[in-house]
Amino acid sequence: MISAKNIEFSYCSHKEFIKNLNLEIKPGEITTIIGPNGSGKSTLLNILCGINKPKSGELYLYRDSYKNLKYKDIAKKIATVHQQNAVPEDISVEELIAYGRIPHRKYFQKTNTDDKEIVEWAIESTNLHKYRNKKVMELSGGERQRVFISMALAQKPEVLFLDEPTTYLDIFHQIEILELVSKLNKENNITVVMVLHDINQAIKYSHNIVIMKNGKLIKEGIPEQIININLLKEVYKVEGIVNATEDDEMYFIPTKVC
Ligand SMILES: Nc1ncnc2c1ncn2[C@@H]1O[C@H](COP(=O)(O)OP(=O)(O)OP(=O)(O)O)[C@@H](O)[C@H]1O
Repeated sequence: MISAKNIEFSYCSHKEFIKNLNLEIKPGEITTIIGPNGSGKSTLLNILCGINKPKSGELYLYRDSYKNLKYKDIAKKIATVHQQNAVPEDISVEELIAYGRIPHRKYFQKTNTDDKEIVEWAIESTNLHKYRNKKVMELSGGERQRVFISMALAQKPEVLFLDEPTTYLDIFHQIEILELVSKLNKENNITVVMVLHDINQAIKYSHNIVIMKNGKLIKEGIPEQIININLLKEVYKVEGIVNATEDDEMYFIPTKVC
């Protein structure tokens, strides 16, 4: 669905940060990018969603090269929720979610019935009814994160990009967001690409994991097949235990740095 071929990317002209990166995002799957701080997770996410422009290589959305797609065409298929999202001070939850419809509207076109129905669907899917008239600025971090996901859903995207959607949230709200992501993937067949720090959450909620280190894609594949002690030691410099629950769910307990 999204293919990255021989991607090179740098923030400054004299030094490549990402070199020769190849990756295939499969439709209908949840792909999670993990890796240490500064390894290039957000950089890669922003390349894949079209924000960071590669210096060379090709990116395709299905068969279309990103180079041939207008910003609006990409925004009809791809929605992104960033780590930090700016919000106008007085905007209500419902008004912000309705912004998600903008890529689907023609210049000066007013909101139509379809737009209204989709905004209702986005509100319902994220369980935000009781907050719809509240100001976004007055919500807690977890509620606000759901509003941003809801706005992204109002874009009716095929692919949802989420950069560290659980950061700053307590464990209840982290799991709440990840279960919402999982539900959207299962029930609405939305392909998800996200960045997470928690290895166990990445294992549990992903079909596919991409591991970054120093701007390199170190390993990619099904969590249970690629995650092991040696790999985690090499990538994070942390020792620990990898085990499985009675239901055969893999988990990692870190023990010490090495
Ligand atoms: N806009 C930018 N301009 C210049 N350098 C940047 C920019 N954004 C990121 N970098 C650098 O690129 C490298 C990778 O950053 P990136 O944010 O992709 O890492 P990350 O793995 O997402 O990190 P973290 O886990 O800390 O969020 C870092 O060295 C960072 O300083």
